Amino acid sequence: MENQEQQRRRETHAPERNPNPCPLYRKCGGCQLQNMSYQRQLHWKQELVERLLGRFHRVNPIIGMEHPYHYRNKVQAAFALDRRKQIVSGVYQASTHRVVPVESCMIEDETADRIVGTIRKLMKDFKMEPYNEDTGRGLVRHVLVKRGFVSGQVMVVMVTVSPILPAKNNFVKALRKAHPEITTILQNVNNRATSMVLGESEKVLYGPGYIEESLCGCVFRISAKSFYQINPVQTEVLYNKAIELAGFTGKETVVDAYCGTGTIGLIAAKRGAGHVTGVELNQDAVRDAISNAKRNGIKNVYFYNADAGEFLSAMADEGETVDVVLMDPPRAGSDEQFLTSLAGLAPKKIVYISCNPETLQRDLQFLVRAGYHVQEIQPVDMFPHTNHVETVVLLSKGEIDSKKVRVEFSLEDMDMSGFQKGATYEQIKAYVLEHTGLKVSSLYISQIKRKCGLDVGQNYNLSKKEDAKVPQCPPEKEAAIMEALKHFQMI
Ligand SMILES: C[S@@+](CC[C@H](N)C(=O)[O-])C[C@H]1O[C@@H](n2cnc3c(N)ncnc32)[C@H](O)[C@@H]1O
Repeated sequence: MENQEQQRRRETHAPERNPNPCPLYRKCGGCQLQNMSYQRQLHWKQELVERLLGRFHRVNPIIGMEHPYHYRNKVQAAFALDRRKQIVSGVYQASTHRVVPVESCMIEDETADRIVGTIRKLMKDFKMEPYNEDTGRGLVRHVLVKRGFVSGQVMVVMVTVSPILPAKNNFVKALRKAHPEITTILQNVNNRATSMVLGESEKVLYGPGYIEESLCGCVFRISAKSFYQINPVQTEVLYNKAIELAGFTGKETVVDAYCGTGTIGLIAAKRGAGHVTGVELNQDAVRDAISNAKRNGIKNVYFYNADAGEFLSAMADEGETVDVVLMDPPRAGSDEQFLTSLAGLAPKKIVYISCNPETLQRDLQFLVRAGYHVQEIQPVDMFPHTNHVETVVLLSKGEIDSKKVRVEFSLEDMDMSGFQKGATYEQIKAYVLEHTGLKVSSLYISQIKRKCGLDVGQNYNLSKKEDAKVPQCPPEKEAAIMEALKHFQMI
């Protein structure tokens, strides 16, 4: 087998240029590395991860794709009228409202691209105009297509600015006739001035309103709004690696933080984790996660709709113990409350999956200072031709005991600029204790911060039973916390 040095040598001598780059590469801006050969791209990503994370541990050779094309299972098309008043569909040119017309894309699913092409023609037949953000005229903002690569199921979402879709039954009929592979069609209404594709309200026009897909031996429900990894082939590679790193023996209590539709947690629950608790902010994704658990007959798992930081903080306050934390935060990485509580909970292992090595570097620095050792770093190329790279990292607890970490762990010499402004939860607790003798929990602090309009995330809901109440901060503690917030000039 090729070792790291041999791979490095091969990639260093790999052809620099892609002989057949996408003709839209410069205009579209989606595939920043299209001008490089694929081997060269992998080398570029390896170097990036080594530069950012190499000081924590040796970085394993990146796992690339055998066929790095048409891997995107989700396609979002924007619509506009060109100079000849013809409907075009494609992507927005970076930082503009100009749509770059795309007939077929080298990384998008080909079936999805064909469906978008058909919709473009049907829009003309059904007199549906593309929405123009500058004039406020028109109807169709976007079309979103999701396809299950294994199941073959296809979802189409028509995103419109108004709830009225003319001749919708005939439109749905015509679309299904052209593409019998479509299993569900929805209309999503987005009438806000926003760069977000989907709006709040949603109507099912055909089928169940979701698709199902198989991954690592489990079946997952995917709804229009919930997050699902966009490269199913590499997702299997990534998750298999994450489960291998966690090294479950059948007894571990596990938290799957930022769990989305529950994918990693459910696979873990099926592959040797003793009990899994998933936590996720997006309500739709949690709903999907719960039905995914039922669909797969997995019983050793609970899902909660909550901010992951607040949830972990409350777990730490309640003295709960956790053996392994699997975490997969968004690009911004984790936040200070989450990491502080994670250090306090002191799981034996942390498996951190990240799509942004820069925020990963910041968060690893935090965890290393809290007494964790980085044991393995594995980059996986989930997004060929783009400058994004996914990385999975195993951290384990060193010799330092968790109580000591809680007392000695100082944030003062760290660059905290990536985290929230103002005092940390620990600083607020210490201030309140010193000035009033009262002990306050992170939960109470977050309640008062929210009352004062400070940023703490949303959707706090830690109850294990549906009707259980979240404890509310008593007035004397509220006054003490307010005093601390004033002292730290946060209000
Ligand atoms: C990179 S995705 C990972 C999802 C899931 N692990 C998967 O692979 O499908 C990040 C997820 O974190 C969720 N999220 C973002 N901020 C959060 C927060 N403060 N607390 C909990 N979940 C959050 C997002 O809704 C999204 O589902």
